[in-house]
Formats: sequence, C-alpha cells, structure tokens
Amino acid sequence: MKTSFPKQDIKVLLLEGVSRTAVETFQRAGYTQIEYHAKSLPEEELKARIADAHIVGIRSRTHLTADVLDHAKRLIAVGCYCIGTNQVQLDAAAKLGIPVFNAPYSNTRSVAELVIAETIMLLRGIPQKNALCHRGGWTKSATGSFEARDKVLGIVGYGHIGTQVGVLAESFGMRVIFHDIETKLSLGNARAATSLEDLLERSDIVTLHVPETPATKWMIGHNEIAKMRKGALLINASRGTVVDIDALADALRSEHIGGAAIDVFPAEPKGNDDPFVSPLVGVDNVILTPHIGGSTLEAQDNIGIEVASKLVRYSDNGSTLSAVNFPEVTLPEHPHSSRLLHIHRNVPGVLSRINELFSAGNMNIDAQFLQTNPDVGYVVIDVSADEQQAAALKEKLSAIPGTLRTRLLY
Ligand SMILES: NC(=O)C1=CN([C@@H]2O[C@H](COP(=O)(O)OP(=O)(O)OC[C@H]3O[C@@H](n4cnc5c(N)ncnc54)[C@H](O)[C@@H]3O)[C@@H](O)[C@H]2O)C=CC1
Ligand SMILES: O=C(O)CCC(=O)C(=O)O
Repeated sequence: MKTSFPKQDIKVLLLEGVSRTAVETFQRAGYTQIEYHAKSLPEEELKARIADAHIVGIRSRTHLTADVLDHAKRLIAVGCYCIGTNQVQLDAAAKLGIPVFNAPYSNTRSVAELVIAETIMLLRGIPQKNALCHRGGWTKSATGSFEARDKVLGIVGYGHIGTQVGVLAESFGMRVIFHDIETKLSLGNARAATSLEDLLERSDIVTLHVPETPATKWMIGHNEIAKMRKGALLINASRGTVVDIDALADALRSEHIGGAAIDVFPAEPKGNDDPFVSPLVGVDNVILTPHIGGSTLEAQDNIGIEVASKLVRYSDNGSTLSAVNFPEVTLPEHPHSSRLLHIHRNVPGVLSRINELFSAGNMNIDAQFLQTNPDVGYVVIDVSADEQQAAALKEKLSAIPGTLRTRLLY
C-alpha cells in the first residue's frame, strides 16, 4: 500500500542480534533502511543511533529509559523481541505516543523445556557430578539422586510458561502445585497452593515464572528460602530481581537448598564479551545459564516474524493490537480514504476538538476508531480527502491542546 511517508525513508534500528526473520519481514513489507546490530549498544551510542530511528527493535539487554526515549525524536514504535518488557519505561513511551510491542508466546515452550531438563538434572545431582568428572573425580553413587516421578513441583506464576512446565512435568508423573496472584484454571491434575508459603513448604522443586513487577522484586529471599524443605531445589528462569541471590548462595552453602538452576541475574553482562560476576560462580550444585531460557532458533525465528509483523502493521495501518502500553485498536483497510492518527493525553475535550475540526471543514469521515487507557487516547480517522487536504488536517490536528503525536498514514 502507498503510504504518505515513503517506507524507504522509515529507519528501522534492530539491536541485540534479533533473528534475521525480523529483517526479512521488514524487507518483504517494503522497508529498506534497516540498521542491524548483533549486540546491545552502550548508552551514549544508543542515544546517538536512536535519534533518527522511526522503529527500534530490542531484546532484554537494552534499557529504553525515559532519558533514552527523550533522544528518540522520530520514534513511532518499539518492538521487544522477547516476552519481558521491564527493560522499557512503558509509561514514558506511552506519554510520548510510542506503542511498545512484544512476543508474548513465541519462546514460552523453549523456557518450559529447559526447566524440565533442569529439574531432572538437579534431582540426579548431575551439576556436581559433572563438575567433579571434569576435575578427574568419580562419584558413582545413588546418594542424593532421585526420580522425578511422584516429586512435588511448585510453580510460582502459572501463566504461559508455568502452565506448560506443569503439563510437561505431569507427563512424567510429577505432582504439580502452583501459586499465582490471579485465579487460574488448573491444567491436568495441578492444584493451586493456598499461598506462596504453602507452596514453598510442600515442594521438592520450586520454579519461578513471574514477571518483574514491584511485587515480585526479591520475592524469594532469606525468609522464603527458610520455608523451603531441606534439600529442596530452586529454578529461576524468570527475572534476576525475583531471587535474592546472596540469600540463595548462603542457603546452598549451608545445604538447606540442595541445588539450583539460574538463568537470570540481578546484573547481567551487556554482551557476550563482558565478564559474568555472581556469588554463584564456582558453586558446583548450581546450573548457571546466560539468560538463554528463550534462546532457541525456533523461538527466535518465530519472535522475529511476530514482532516485526506487529511493527509493520502499526507503521502501515495504525493497528495497535497487543501493544503492552497503549490503547489497542484493530483496523480494517479503507484504501480509498486518507487515514490520520491522533495520539493524545487522555484529558476531557480532545475528541470534541477533533470532531469540530472535521465538521468545520465539512469533511466526510468514513470511519473513526477511538480507544483510550487512563493516560493516552488513540483516535484513527479515515476521511475522504485528497493529499493536500489530508496534510492540512494533520497540521490542524497537531495544534489541538493535549496532542502527543499525529501521523498521516495514507
Ligand atoms: N529466561 C528467559 O529467557 C525468559 C524469561 N521470561 C520471563 O518469564 C516471565 C513469565 O513469562 P510468561 O509465563 O509468558 O508470563 P505470563 O504473563 O503468561 O505469566 C506470568 C504469571 O505470573 C503471575 N504473577 C504475576 N505477579 C505475581 C506474583 N506477585 N505472585 C504470583 N504470581 C504472579 C501472573 O498472574 C501470570 O499468571 C516473563 O515475564 C519473563 O520475565 C520469559 C521468556 C524467556
Ligand atoms: O531472549 C531474550 O533476549 C530475552 C528473553 C526473555 O527473557 C523474555 O522473553 O522475556
């Protein structure tokens, strides 16, 4: 479709080695200016590169703070090529009229499979046996080795990943309990624990699948670990801030915790060449992985397509379906109209000013779509107007008090 701002002039900045399927998706849609970086960028370089980007794609390492976003004067949308969006200051983006998209499902199976593998490895004491073999030792013994069958797996956060972990665990005979702040439908024979404390007290293995929120920050600390059974195992592939890592290190040293698998850390290296520092380094009964729970080729390829498609759709058509910080609008095409987007602070009077503008100009509105959230209003107006009229309307829309951003799509 012909757009009023040529697609060839839209600059797409892709960071952190997102899958090449993202690049292909943009190219197929007619976007040619794609700057691709295999790593995240240091903050000053990020600010410089983002200054003239219209679309930016990141993974979990790039922090788009209010300060960074302030440098992104042309930015129309952000794509997180992952599930977590805590690395973006979502409210700041919304206040600038920038929707943020993510991929809420594509890597969930990969995380669930890793957690299941780690469950078995930890139950068999493989990390410490493996470490000893590498040092020329030999511990052929059943002591401290257990089958997964009949063990209690406690899942904290019974969402997309937690439920899949539960279903897979039950398939080889584990008993599954879960804790969530929402009421959740139990899959299979899984049962809700009465509280987090109840789950910690009853589980042989605890696995964490919550998002990073103020409520999950340091959710598992000294007190919670003390409630876990002696020798219980802990898996964290959610966010590094969910577990107090020093408390975990203490519990591993005292052997209150029998082993752990940790994929996410309170501070993670910016890139593969940076050093990894953690109190868990060198602790044999801990599986340490570099935040790769969702890093399989299948997941990354699917994420590349999913997020790039959402960004293309927003850029070409204005649809914000599944944006995480923005009113969601799904839009049909009206190729014979001109399409104007108006993003504004959600304050009284803006919509009536918009409508006055169209009625004063005697313009025929073919369709109008409005969606709001407490902070932001998003109106899409399809109008029978020629190019000049549409450009003039855009100028007038921009002058309405409370306007955050306007775009003329076509
Ligand atoms: N290690 C990795 O590579 C990856 C890590 N993740 C992390 O895993 C997290 C979970 O992913 P999904 O299952 O897809 O998310 P989800 O949103 O489907 O599920 C999260 C669940 O946690 C629950 N929850 C939220 N706050 C809670 C609290 N305070 N206590 C108990 N439950 C709470 C929610 O109600 C929801 O059911 C993501 O937010 C992300 O941070 C996701 C993908 C890859
Ligand atoms: O693959 C990544 O960069 C991050 C994966 C992750 O943690 C997520 O999807 O939330």
